[in-house]
Amino acid sequence: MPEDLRNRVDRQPTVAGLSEADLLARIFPRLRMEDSHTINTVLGPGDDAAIVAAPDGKTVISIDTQVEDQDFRLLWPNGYRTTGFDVGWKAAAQNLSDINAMGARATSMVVSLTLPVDTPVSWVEDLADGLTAGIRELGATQCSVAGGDLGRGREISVTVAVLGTLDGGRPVLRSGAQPGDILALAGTVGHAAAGLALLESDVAVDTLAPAERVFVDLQSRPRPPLDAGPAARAAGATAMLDISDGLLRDGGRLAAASNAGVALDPAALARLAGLLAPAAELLGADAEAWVLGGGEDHGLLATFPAGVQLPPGFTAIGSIHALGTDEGPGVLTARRPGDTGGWDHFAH
Ligand SMILES: Nc1ncnc2c1ncn2[C@@H]1O[C@H](COP(=O)(O)OP(=O)(O)OP(=O)(O)O)[C@@H](O)[C@H]1O
Ligand SMILES: Cc1ncc(C[n+]2csc(CCOP(=O)(O)O)c2C)c(N)n1
Ligand SMILES: [Mg+2]
Repeated sequence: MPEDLRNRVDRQPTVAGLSEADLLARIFPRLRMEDSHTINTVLGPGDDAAIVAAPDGKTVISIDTQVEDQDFRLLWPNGYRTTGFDVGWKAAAQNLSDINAMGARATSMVVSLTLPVDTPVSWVEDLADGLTAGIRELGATQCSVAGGDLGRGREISVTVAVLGTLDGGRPVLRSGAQPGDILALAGTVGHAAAGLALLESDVAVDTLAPAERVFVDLQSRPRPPLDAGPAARAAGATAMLDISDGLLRDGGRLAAASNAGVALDPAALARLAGLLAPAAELLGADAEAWVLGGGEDHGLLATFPAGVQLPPGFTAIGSIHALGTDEGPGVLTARRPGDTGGWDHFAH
């Protein structure tokens, strides 16, 4: 990465020469949250380890990493510059989403930053702001950052681990879908993929209309529906996961874990694809391929017994069926465009 890309505006001060303590002193104040958010944090940043309450004696835990040029670009082909705020927000969102997908609520996070020496200090401060803004604005009302780690490396890498609680309830696993269940979606699908396609295009970001720009914003700062996970659990969801790698790929995971068939409703797919029309028309792209193959929106895919009233935010997009004699677990869709396999870090 050329130096002037990272240290982009007027040779801002970089992390080079700062001691770890100096940098932490810039970050800590930005991680502070209101009391309601720190209710589960017994001991926050500053010691060798943090201490977090496990209200019901069990801890839900997950971890996710973003790496420069794999998960974001500092400068995209369309001219958009990814801010520290974006990366911090996305780190919060993708981790909170995995807790949501279990039907749980987040209690705390730890964050590990690997930074090249030419990273501006302001970019790192911005990241801390994005992380806390994501937690707050996405509605993780009892979650705060309890600690982390700093290190130096060739490219930016941000890892967040998140802890959560089921409040004494049962988790919603991928494996519980039953024949006859309704398949339902909360949140969006394909919007982040449309945003990625716009970012990777040569259509200058400054020329995008608001109806197109929203997709770039959603790729940069996803908005997982955090109320929907616990609501699905309370409504009796039989299986659930978040869509991070694409509806076909993640739907296939639910099907495999449940040893069942998933059938997607063509009318629902057409409706979801219709929402992507502004970006699809601009790029001459296949909106349904984004719906089937696009990850990173972090919507929830859940199954409910037929007859259950779907909780707020969920709409039916298909159903679960028992496997036929020659049928393996998987996703049936009327149309399967060529490139909708979804995201795989190593196959791409
Ligand atoms: N390096 C690893 N060591 C042990 N377990 C892993 C490792 N990587 C992934 N897993 C486990 O494999 C499962 C699938 O991981 P994956 O990261 O694909 O989760 P996901 O929720 O499907 O996707 P996302 O990364 O978007 O959260 C998870 O249960 C995860 O804990
Ligand atoms: C530069 C760049 N290239 C490609 C992508 C797309 N992308 C990266 S990770 C992922 C799935 C979720 O990952 P994980 O399972 O690790 O959460 C997707 C769809 C991107 N965001 N930036
Ligand atoms: Mg997940």
